[in-house]
Amino acid sequence: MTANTNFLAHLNSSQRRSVEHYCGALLVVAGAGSGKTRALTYRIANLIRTHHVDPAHILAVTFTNKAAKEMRSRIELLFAQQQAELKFGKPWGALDDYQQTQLRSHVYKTIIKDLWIGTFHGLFSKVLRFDIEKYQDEKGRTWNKNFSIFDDSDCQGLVKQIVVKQLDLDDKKFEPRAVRYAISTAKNQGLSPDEYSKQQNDYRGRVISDVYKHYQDALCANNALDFDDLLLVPVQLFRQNAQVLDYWHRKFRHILVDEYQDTNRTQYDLIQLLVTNGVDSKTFNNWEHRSIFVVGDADQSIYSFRAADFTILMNFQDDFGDSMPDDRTETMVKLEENYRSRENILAAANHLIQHNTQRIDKILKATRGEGEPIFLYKADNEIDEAEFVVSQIRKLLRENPELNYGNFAALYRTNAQSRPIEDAFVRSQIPYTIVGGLKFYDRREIKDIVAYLRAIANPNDTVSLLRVINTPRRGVGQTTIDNLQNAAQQLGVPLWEILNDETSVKTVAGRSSKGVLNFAEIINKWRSESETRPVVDIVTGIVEDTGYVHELQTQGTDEALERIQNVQELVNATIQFQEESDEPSLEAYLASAALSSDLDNLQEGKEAVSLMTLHASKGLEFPIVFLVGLEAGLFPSFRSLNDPMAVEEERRLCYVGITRAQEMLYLSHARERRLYGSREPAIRSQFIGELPPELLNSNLRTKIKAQTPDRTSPKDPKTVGKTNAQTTGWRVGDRVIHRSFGVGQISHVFGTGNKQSIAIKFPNLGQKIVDPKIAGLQKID
Ligand SMILES: Nc1ncnc2c1ncn2[C@@H]1O[C@H](COP(=O)(O)OP(=O)(O)OP(=O)(O)O)[C@@H](O)[C@H]1O
Ligand SMILES: [Mg+2]
Repeated sequence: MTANTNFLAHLNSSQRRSVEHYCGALLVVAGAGSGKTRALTYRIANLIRTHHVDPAHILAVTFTNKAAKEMRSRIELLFAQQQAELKFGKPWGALDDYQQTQLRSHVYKTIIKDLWIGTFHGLFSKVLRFDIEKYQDEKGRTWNKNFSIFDDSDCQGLVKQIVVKQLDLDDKKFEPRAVRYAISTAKNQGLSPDEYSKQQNDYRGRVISDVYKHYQDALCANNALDFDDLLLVPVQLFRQNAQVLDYWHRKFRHILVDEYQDTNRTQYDLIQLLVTNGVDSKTFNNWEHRSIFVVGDADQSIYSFRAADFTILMNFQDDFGDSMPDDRTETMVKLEENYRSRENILAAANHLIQHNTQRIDKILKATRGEGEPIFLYKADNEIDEAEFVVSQIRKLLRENPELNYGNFAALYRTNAQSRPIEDAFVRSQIPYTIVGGLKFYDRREIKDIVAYLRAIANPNDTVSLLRVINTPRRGVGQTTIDNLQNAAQQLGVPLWEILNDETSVKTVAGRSSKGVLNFAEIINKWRSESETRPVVDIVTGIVEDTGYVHELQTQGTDEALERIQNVQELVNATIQFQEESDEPSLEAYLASAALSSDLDNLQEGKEAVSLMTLHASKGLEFPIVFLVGLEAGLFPSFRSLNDPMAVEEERRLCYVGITRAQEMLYLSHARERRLYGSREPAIRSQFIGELPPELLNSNLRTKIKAQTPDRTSPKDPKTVGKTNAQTTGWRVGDRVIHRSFGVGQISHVFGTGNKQSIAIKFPNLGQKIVDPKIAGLQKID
């Protein structure tokens, strides 16, 4: 049993306890970098090896697809290492490449491919592929298992079409994004269109409820679901159908959830239903060969805007604890050592988070020595800040040959902040990758080809058919399309039924029928080919048959060339999918494309600096981290400034950012920044003032750019940057932040007391008179 001992030797005693725990409910709470994710990963391996749990009985939820992939690969390696001794009588390191690959592929086939590891959306869309046909919505409508997943922009397009075409309304008044948001909120509150409509008593509300009705009708008619449905439909299905729930309850005997602090109600419901088979958690007591294991850190809860609720984590023991058998009373393990960050970095993080009132204090001790101080840089503007990042990366690479670009990350509060950094990187030829934004699959050409694939998999997906019926152009004009749609509507059949019937097409489309028939022929051809051919063949076939790339080639512009490269990259993506997927069907590819989330663009194997928002950085770690844009109104964000609870969430976000760093951390802020097109003076974030000054080194500027004198005036770091919520005693010359207009300077004070109003000069908006009581005005010390 030497292998067993080695295996657990990678863990401290608390981690080991949580890994060895078998049945029942267990919560692991601990600060950043304390090895929660590691414990969860090892626990999966231990369930299989020590308790002989069938991998097919395990469900593990991660926050991103990338994290899921890493977890799978880690478990694969653990087992392959163990088998090295058994099969070859040698340690893993002594095997050649071929033997290692052979072992890994054996482990993959016998263990890994049966594990269900993924995000909530990924896992439950897979559940729906099995069982959606047993689901009925409140109107008794059904879906079949080839359903399409509509992403955000598909849904917005649908809403726009309903607003403009079906309801003949102004989409400026009923902005599709806002209407879609309202619908999503209603859905997540469990309100059907009818129930929502009953709650509306003004015109806008009634219109939105009307759009909601049409929206649901359209989803159903397209045999499609939106992202919200991927979680809501399984909850409803489990509640509707005891047999279905019982099946999944029996299948998933061991459930593990990472980043539990960012779970929302619906996700909680899914977990709760699966664990207890629909019984109340407090009375559920059938824990034999069954467990629920969650890990999290309430200080890292940063997704409240997506309805994440860290009280779910706080309530875990209360939920499941009472029902535990007497001999298994331990329901919580705390981890108190941090294995990631140097002591200085950890001390800064611990200090910062103590400014939050809504938290439970916990211990987090460094294990890796003091390290460098945290560097603080005051930049002239965002360009200077980006150049600073570049110059530091170059300097560190020069001085430390063991480092490469992949060891660096720059984190920011908003996506837009990446642009100046990207510019600087491009100028300096620093390779970088952006982790964030549905980038690749959001590009027009990719969406077009994917629409073809979706139409091939599911011809009832009218949205996809309409996207490409005339792309590339084949002489099918809007009038023809309208006529075809009208015909389908009047007959009450999906558009595809009309397109697929030569006579109907000839009658309705007249002179354009040639183009329409050609389109239908391509869809039909690849629909039958798709039964036997891999996805990559379908993609190249479509590109060929439609002349898609040919049309781009004739355009000959740089933009067209870029699009061609993107299409080529899609071919690469399908090849990769083919190689990596255990179920390489067209439907599975489409699901993975739809789900490839913003957080999954980190390129592996290539040395590049990672750029990402703080939200996207959760769970990751990098030797050197730049946290840029630490300015009031940017971070903490402007919207949070008047709401102490929102500032606490921003502070948690800052805690997440700081704790990504292993060796070195750089903080920066600019004196001035171009935001939304205009230059604004900037004040440094209150978060900098909340860090112990003795941990900070702000002498960098003189070292790096000795020619530019630092114009900062020395102030007490504890008070600098703190906003003052007091609203009395306004004086001419005071600098203030206004809720909507940003930073300005008081130029005049009218009246006194309650009747006081104030004139403020804003750099780009000119002078405005405001009532300080309703302007959410804050003075900046
Ligand atoms: N017992 C241990 N001994 C040595 N290194 C460890 C141990 N446990 C974890 N680590 C390492 O510490 C780092 C942080 O671990 P991990 O990512 O699991 O922490 P976490 O608690 O999940 O962090 P976060 O809260 O940021 O998600 C990783 O590099 C991991 O390999
Ligand atoms: Mg983690």
